[in-house]
Amino acid sequence: AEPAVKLGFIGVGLRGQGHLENALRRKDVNVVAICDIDERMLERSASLFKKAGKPMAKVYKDDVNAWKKMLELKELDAVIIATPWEWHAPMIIGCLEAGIKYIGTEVMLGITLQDHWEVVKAAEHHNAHVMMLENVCYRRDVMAVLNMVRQGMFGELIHLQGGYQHDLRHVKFNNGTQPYGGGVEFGEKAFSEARWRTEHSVHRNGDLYPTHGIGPVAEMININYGNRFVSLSSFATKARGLHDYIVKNGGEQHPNAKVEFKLGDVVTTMIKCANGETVLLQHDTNLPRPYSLGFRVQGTKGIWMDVNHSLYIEGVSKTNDQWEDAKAYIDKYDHPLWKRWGASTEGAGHGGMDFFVLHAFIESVKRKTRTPMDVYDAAVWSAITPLSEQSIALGNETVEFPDFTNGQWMYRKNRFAFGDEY
Ligand SMILES: NC(=O)c1ccc[n+]([C@@H]2O[C@H](COP(=O)([O-])OP(=O)(O)OC[C@H]3O[C@@H](n4cnc5c(N)ncnc54)[C@H](O)[C@@H]3O)[C@@H](O)[C@H]2O)c1
Repeated sequence: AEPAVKLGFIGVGLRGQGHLENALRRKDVNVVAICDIDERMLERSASLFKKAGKPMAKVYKDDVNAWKKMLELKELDAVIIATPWEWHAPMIIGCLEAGIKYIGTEVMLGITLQDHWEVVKAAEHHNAHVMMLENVCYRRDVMAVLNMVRQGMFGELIHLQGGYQHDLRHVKFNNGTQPYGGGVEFGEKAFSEARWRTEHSVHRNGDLYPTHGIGPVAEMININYGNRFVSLSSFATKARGLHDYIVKNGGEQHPNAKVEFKLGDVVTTMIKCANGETVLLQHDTNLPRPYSLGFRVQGTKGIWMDVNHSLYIEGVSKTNDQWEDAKAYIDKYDHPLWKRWGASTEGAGHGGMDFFVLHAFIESVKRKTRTPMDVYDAAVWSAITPLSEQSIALGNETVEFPDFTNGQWMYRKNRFAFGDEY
């Protein structure tokens, strides 16, 4: 049998534990080291090792730099990073400098444009692979639509939409003991994401979380593979939702009722692509609303939207001018990856897509090959955040996208989800 991949984790909060649980299920992975600075998260992680019947990993926890000690371990084949956004770039670069050849990072490669450039340059310099663990690219309906796109069902693609439309008020605030709601604290008095993510809503105004929306869309129009994002402009509404939530749940007198949030409740971004498509992205996390990533894929022959689970394809849909339930198509064009591995996704988070994103990472490590999504994909998807902040700060000015591939986008070939292996 092939030797198991020796994996380390930096950050085993709620998301890291999700990946940890999936990694512990795999026979081809040994989790040898974990690092976190929150005892509660480390305890929860230890119980996952017990539950899986796997030997406990070595723990690094002394301070915010304990991960550097972990990287001194000579045996690590790969590292997964699931820490707050602001830590990703320094941790990725630290891993690269320590000689780690495969780094899987949770979403958002960095904060500033400079972060993104530095990570790209470091990955090139060390000839190593940085994959952003963008799981929505593996959503079953999204992959079926990708399959349809590649078979030309929608004709030539013209316009796409996506976004992050998710009421996060109970994620941005809690009572310090549970992850979701129960209080209006954030920062040091809070637990999990409310400890850090909310600060970004205080200080920043832009599309703070573009990758779940843009990743799947970028694969469909081959961004970095014969196509690229050329320019962007963003618009933000006023900010009311978070303040409203604090007053409603904590009262006017609660100290957090004085906090001024900079993040507009709905941020809308338009992107223009080199091959002539437009992409509309929305970030909408502060208001009451049901979850929806709001995908729309539209071409010269037809259109799919996820919010009404419907499509229309000229000459194929039976009734002119009328939406047709997409279900039969989603089933018929089920992606080969889902056909082969669907049963293995049992118990993996987010409807099974978390299985695939880890699977793709681990299989690439085992084969010592490129990851299906690479550092250029991670950089250009994440760079939407600083670019949208810039555009909004400049009064919605159109700003240019940097070309992280340095012209190679014209020649590179998409490697995402061809075939049924990983
Ligand atoms: N792809 C998805 O579906 C998805 C879902 C949830 C979260 N995420 C992403 O995962 C990442 C983590 O989010 P989360 O929900 O797990 O947040 P979390 O707050 O639950 O976990 C973050 C963990 O990082 C630890 N940490 C902070 N600084 C550290 C340091 N210097 N060294 C070691 N550990 C440190 C914290 O103690 C905490 O346990 C974020 O990038 C988030 O956007 C992605």
